[in-house]
This record gives sequence, structure tokens and C-alpha cells, in this order.
Amino acid sequence: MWQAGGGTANKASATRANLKQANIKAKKSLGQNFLTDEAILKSIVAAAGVTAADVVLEVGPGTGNLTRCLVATGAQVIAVEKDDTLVERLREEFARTPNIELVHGDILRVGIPGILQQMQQRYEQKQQQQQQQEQQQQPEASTSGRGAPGPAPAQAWRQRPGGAGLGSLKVVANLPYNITKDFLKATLPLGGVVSELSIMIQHEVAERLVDPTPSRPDYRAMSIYTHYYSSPKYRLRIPRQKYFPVPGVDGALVTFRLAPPSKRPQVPSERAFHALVAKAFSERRKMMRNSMQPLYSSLQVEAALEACKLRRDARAQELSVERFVALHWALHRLKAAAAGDGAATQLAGGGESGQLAGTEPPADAL
Ligand SMILES: C[S@@+](CC[C@H](N)C(=O)[O-])C[C@H]1O[C@@H](n2cnc3c(N)ncnc32)[C@H](O)[C@@H]1O
Repeated sequence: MWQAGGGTANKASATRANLKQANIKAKKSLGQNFLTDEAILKSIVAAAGVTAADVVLEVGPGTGNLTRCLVATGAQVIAVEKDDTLVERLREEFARTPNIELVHGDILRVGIPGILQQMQQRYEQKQQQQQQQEQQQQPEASTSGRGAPGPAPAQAWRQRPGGAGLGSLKVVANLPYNITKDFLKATLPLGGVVSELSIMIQHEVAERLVDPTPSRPDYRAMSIYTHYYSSPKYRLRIPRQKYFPVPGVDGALVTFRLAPPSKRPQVPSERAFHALVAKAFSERRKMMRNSMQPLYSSLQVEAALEACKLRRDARAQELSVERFVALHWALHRLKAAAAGDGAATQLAGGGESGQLAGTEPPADAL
């Protein structure tokens, strides 16, 4: 167990000494830069608005510095760690802490829906065990006057508002920088399951993601993706010296309030919409009428731009989320008119069957 850990006391500043004593080297491949400033850790928890009523998912608890602060709020914490050695240490430290569930795994592989499923299974297993215990103890309890045993730890998280975390789950994480984009791509569309993400990301990336102003030199498809699914806010800059080992860049805390599906801009098909945006930005210097094939012909793009009162020579970086939405509808209507109503319904159907064939955004287009 970490010398300075245990209970709710946090000694993040002792991280370096603890790692050295345990002969553990921070792994660059897992983005292991641990936050060592207790005041900043507390500010993060405060900015995330974590209370005892919350269910919180932490990605990458690492040496437990942020985890201890989250646990101390009384919230039910689910912490997912990929590193074999660190997860064992965390298991030792939190063995007797009722409001935390540790999961050994890769968040990008398991995903948040997978984690919630695991929690549900753990809950059901513990419930079964509890029932068996109750049956065994019944004769004794009736003679000694003792009541049934208290709730199993996993039961506590289920009893929170939002049941099994649905709709109210908060994600708080000092994310490894190398998974930021993949994590956001997978998690931003989970509004309705997750209410808010409060995550530490690279300062420059944070500045870029929160600013929805078209024509910035670093305005790109990921900006549209982020603002389509969420309202992001830059909360706090974190100097690089507050981490161990010290990374080459500053960090920043950003909160993303996720929009549930009913509150997002309505489009004929979300996948087709993001494919359109990715394609438009894939050759950002080109006019869109020249960069959209094979999804749309130049003539279709020109007609749609005109219908949206946009210039015929418009480029992707000039368009806001709202204008992309309008363009998507205009293109959809043009295609539908050309193909007839039956095809229009297919095109707009949503879900797997409602997508345009071959329109999956390229992995790095965002
Ligand atoms: C930047 S450190 C943050 C550690 C700690 N939360 C802190 O603030 O000091 C990132 C943590 O995420 C873990 N990690 C890296 N990739 C992961 C993944 N794909 N799934 C889950 N954990 C991951 C690392 O092992 C490391 O513990």
C-alpha cells in the first residue's frame, strides 16, 4: 500500500517518493503524469460539482490522487484503470472503502456502456450473495434478535438517483493525453447516459475544442463534433509543474455538458451528418463543391449552398455547426427529390439502416 495513502487522507505531493519506494516507473505509453497538487485536485472536484448524491466514473485513477478526493465527497465512484500494477495497489488501498468499485480494463475497449453492464452484474452477484447469507443467518437472527445484514457495497450505487447511473453519470478524469480524441469520440454521444464530463486535457487542445468560432486556423471537424454533442467550457489551466513526471505541455480542465438526443440539433442521420463534416474538412483548403465527392456531386453541393444562402465557393472552415446542419438538410432534400420519396425515407431513417453507404468518418478525420 502507498505509504501516504489510506482513508480519505490524500498526499498527492508524495507521489514521486511513493513510486520510487515501490520501484514503479511512470509509463509514458499509458500517459502516466500524476497530478500532485492537492489544491488543484480539490478545485477539479469542486468544478465538477461532485456531491454525495452522484455516481462518478473516473478513468485512470493511477496512484489514486484524484480518486481519494472523489471518494471523500461520498459519491459512488467507479474507477477504471488499465495498468496491472497500479490497479493492484488501488485494490489494496480501497479494500475497505464502500463507495468505490475498481475495474481493471481499458476504457477504449470496454466503453462506458460496458462498464455500466459490469456494474449491473456485480450488483446482481452481490445481491445473490446477500440473499444466501440472509438465508443462512435467519435462524440465528430470529433467536438473537439481530436484523438482516446491511446493504452490499454495490447496492449503494444502484440506489442513487438515476438508478444504474443512467442519465446522471458524471465522468471525472485526468485523461492520458494520447486517448483524448478517441475517448471524446466514444463518449460525447452518450448524453442521456452521462450528464457531464470533467476532464483534464492538453491546454492547446482544450482552447481549440471549446471555441466554436469558424475560420480559426485550428477549426476542424472535431470542433463541430464537440459542439454538436455538448456545451464545453474551459475551467482551469493546470501548469505542467503540477504533474509528476512533468510533461512537455500544460493541462486544462474542461467540462462538457452532454446534450441528450432530444436536445441535439436534429439531422436526417447523425452518422451521415458527421461523415459530411469529416469529408468537408478532409481537404480544408478546397471549396466544398470540389471536396465532397463521392458523397455529393459539385452540382448538388452548389445547389445546397445556394439553398442555405451560402457562397458557392464556401470552404468547410467558414461554416458553424448550425450552417452544417442546414447544409445537411438541403443536401438530403436534394438527394431525396432526385431519388423519390421511398429513397428519402431510407436515407433519413436513422440507425444502421438509415445511413448512407460508405459514409463512416475516417478514423483520423475528427
Ligand atoms: C494522466 S494519468 C492520471 C492518474 C491520476 N488520475 C492522477 O490524476 O494523478 C492517466 C492514468 O490513466 C491510465 N490509463 C491509460 N490509458 C488508459 C485506458 N485506455 N483505460 C484506462 N486507464 C488508462 C494510466 O495508467 C494512468 O494511471
